[in-house]
Amino acid sequence: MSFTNEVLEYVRKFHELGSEVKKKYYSRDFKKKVVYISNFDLYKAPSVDWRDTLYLIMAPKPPQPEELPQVCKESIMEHSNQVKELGIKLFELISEGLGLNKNHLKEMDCAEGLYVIARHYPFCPQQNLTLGFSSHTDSGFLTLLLQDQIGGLQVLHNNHWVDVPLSPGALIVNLGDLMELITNAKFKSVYHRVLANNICPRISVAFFFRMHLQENSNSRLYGPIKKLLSEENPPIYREAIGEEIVACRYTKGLDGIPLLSHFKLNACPSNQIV
Ligand SMILES: O=C(O)CCC(=O)C(=O)O
Ligand SMILES: [Fe+2]
Repeated sequence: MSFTNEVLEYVRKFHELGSEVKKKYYSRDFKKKVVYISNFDLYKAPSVDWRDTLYLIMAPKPPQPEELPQVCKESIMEHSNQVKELGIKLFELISEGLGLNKNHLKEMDCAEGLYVIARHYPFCPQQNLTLGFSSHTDSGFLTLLLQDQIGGLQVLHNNHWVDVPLSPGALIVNLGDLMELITNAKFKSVYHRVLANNICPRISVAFFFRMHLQENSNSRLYGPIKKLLSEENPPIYREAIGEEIVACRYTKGLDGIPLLSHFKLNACPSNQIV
């Protein structure tokens, strides 16, 4: 079986387990390395998105094998290492694309943390009343996304929602808010959402790269990379510690206000997004 099918398969198997087995992982403590939850912003969102999520923090320090769900224990470590290698290659290429040294982004700890976020969008009887995942940008630097054959992922392009075509085995590359911040908006994070559907459950797996913030918290400052700035290209965003940027998403939820508007210089966080 291919890498992508294998990952989708054990994620599906996990979500199809009975709640008696899954409830052992229920938690709203995101410092844990293995967490099973519905919506991270359940108590803040105006309506509940129609999905369940298994979060695994696989780097820099993965969970002990006995902490991992039985269905993925055997292979998740190897798959995470493969994805990490691919992520590092992409960070090297992006660094070079920005005219920087190949290791620049890696040395900023952009690939230090790898979060595997395994989603299940159950059959939704009234799919016109909610979404699988409301409109949002990813808060990290880079996301590699794997989806099954059901569809429903859309990106916002020129103010229109456009379906992301299905391409079996493909990993979709998504740039996040931290990437936009450090590149001073040379690379933009993209709004995307997932429709709910009343035909069939859907599975996706997001491999999320960002600095790691647990235990000995990373208090490094992140702001536009100095080498990318000039008189014609002054900083758009202020510097902030990694923790402040990521915490902003968790404390505010998906409130329709662009996350980066909280870090804009000379601006107030007012631009509402669909
Ligand atoms: O399920 C999907 O296709 C998208 C998931 C997503 O946007 C995310 O995990 O941030
Ligand atoms: Fe996303």
